Amino acid sequence: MGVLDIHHLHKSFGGTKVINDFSLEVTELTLCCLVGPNGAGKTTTMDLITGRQKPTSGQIILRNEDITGLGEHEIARLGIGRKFQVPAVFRDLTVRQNLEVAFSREVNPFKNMFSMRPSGLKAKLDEVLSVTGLGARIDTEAGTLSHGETQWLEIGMVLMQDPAILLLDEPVAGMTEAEIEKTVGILNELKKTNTLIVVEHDMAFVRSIADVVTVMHMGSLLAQGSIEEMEANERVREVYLGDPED
Ligand SMILES: Nc1ncnc2c1ncn2[C@@H]1O[C@H](COP(=O)(O)OP(=O)(O)OP(=O)(O)O)[C@@H](O)[C@H]1O
Repeated sequence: MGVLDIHHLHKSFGGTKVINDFSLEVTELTLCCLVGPNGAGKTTTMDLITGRQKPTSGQIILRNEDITGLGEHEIARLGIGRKFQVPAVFRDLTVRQNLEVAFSREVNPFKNMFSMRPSGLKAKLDEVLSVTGLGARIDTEAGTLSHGETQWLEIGMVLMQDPAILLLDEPVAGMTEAEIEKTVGILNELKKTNTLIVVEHDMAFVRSIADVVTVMHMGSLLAQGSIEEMEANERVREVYLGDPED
């Protein structure tokens, strides 16, 4: 049994089947990259896992607990953390304040800032600053961070909540080569102690971080395995990778 087990998931919008009998098991301390052509159903799958959308049928199990159909906040509370592509940091707060706000999961950030510091905060803050490399930026207002730093802060904010599994939507979109390289380092460090699902189009990036690559096509699982296995798979090359030169 994995940290996350998806069984025979289906999702239709109106009469259109968008997710069609999709199953996936994500085992502890692995980084699973979810790839596939545009419209394959990757974002919808992430939305179903996080409760943003409700499945038409099927089951989603998080560490033995059936979370199918629960609300988004409840699922987040149970340990599914998600970083979206569009940053959602508090621009007027510093890096430290953003991380502190995320730690207590309180909806009102200002209530957190002036409340008693929960125990464990300092240790968690140090750990997250170390893995995201944001230590030198701790007192910087989030609104003045670079694009890459903002993305790392957001990953840090999700990590402050100690998720059982961390979901990342296209984490390197819009990043410079140097920022991508740093993100590769961050994720390779993170996967030693975390379980992750990453939706990504950049195959060079996928190659440098993935333990398992899951390929979706038309709402279904097309193939799953190592990056080498996926690159050698005829069907995957046909529907997604195209020329080996791509
Ligand atoms: N709310 C919705 N109502 C109707 N159709 C939708 C809705 N959300 C997604 N779809 C359709 O579901 C299909 C899968 O979309 P989804 O965004 O999950 O794909 P994706 O694999 O994430 O694609 P991309 O790589 O382009 O982000 C698409 O055909 C899309 O048009």
